[in-house]
Amino acid sequence: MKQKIKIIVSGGGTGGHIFPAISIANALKEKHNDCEILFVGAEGKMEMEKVPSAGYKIVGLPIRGLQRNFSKENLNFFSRLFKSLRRAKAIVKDFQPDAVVGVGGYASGPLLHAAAKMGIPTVIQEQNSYAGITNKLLAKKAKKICVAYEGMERFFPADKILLTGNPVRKDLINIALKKQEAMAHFELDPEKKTILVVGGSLGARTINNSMLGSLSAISDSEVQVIWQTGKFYIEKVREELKNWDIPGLKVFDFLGRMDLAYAAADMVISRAGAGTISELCLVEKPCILVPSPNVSEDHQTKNAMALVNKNAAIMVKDIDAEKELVVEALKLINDADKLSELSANCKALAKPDAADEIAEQIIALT
Ligand SMILES: CC(=O)N[C@H]1[C@@H](OP(=O)(O)OP(=O)(O)OC[C@H]2O[C@@H](n3ccc(=O)[nH]c3=O)[C@H](O)[C@@H]2O)O[C@H](CO)[C@@H](O)[C@@H]1O
Repeated sequence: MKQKIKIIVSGGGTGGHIFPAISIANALKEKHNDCEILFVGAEGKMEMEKVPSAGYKIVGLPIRGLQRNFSKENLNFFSRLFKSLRRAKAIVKDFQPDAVVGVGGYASGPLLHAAAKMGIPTVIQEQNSYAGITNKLLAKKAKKICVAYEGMERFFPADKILLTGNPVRKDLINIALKKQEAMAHFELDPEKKTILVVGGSLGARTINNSMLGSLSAISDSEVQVIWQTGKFYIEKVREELKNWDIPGLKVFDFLGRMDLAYAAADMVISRAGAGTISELCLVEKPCILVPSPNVSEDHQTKNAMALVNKNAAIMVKDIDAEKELVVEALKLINDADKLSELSANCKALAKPDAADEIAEQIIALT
């Protein structure tokens, strides 16, 4: 192991890629006194704001994804890709990293491709139970592939795979101790039951519509709700709520303190993003998962099924959510036996040391 090491962490696009990346960077810093880290993200994406606020330097590539439907943006896709490949090569040459980590999202592709071509060891962290095409291509040259689900040899060479779990933020450990602080933070009544509703880092239209369609049931119940709408939907939700007076319903576009949101909750309604699922297991919260149908290869259903098959979560399909979601949630929150059964089963799937294990693998390559 060298005395001073330099690592590039690349990827982003959504919280599901950014937060694991930050956890890996924090673990690298903890494990190696003299570790310089540079993030590489996609211009205009969430990482360009979240990474600096976590205290790390980031540079952006002009890369964008291909839109599934015909879109004018697709015309620029290849020119942006070539520019990004050139810039990735220049960044690697300039920074001279000892290893490069890709967490998925647009910037990982060009960066890992450039690094591998220059003989620098690369590591992939795949959060989902179903690998996308970019990671499958990058896997050929990667030294290690850190995964969160069993059975990933369907996508990657078996000898490179390590089942580490997804990196989760350290502040989610021991959240039971934060219950009182959480109730005060969200101005909630500690005597009442609380449901946390999250739609992934960007919010989820179906979950929001299901909530809006069930306001009278929520209002009639004794239940309190912390509801994260996502920034695209917050205005519409606030507008609709003007006609209602539900004091126990707290609405946010984004939750900066997920530790407190989980600590406050007796159960969670959520999309089935891989990072959220790993967190739910760690914080042992019973949940109803509504997988997004708008993601590649329907991977959120596969993420959700990994829990459902172990009786560690309930799933409501996106198409059924407006009719069934809140009904199911209000049933579950009053079923103490089912809540503790789900909680125990998801706890068994938690992998709290993922970030440390991944950091050790990266350091070992330097
Ligand atoms: C629409 C989409 O492409 N979703 C993908 C994206 O999900 P998405 O970005 O929603 O990611 P995840 O569910 O994996 O993680 C969300 C992260 O954001 C945090 N959070 C969320 C809401 C909030 O208000 N505050 C907050 O801090 C959560 O605590 C979690 O750490 O990446 C995941 C991981 O590759 C994939 O499995 C998802 O399919």
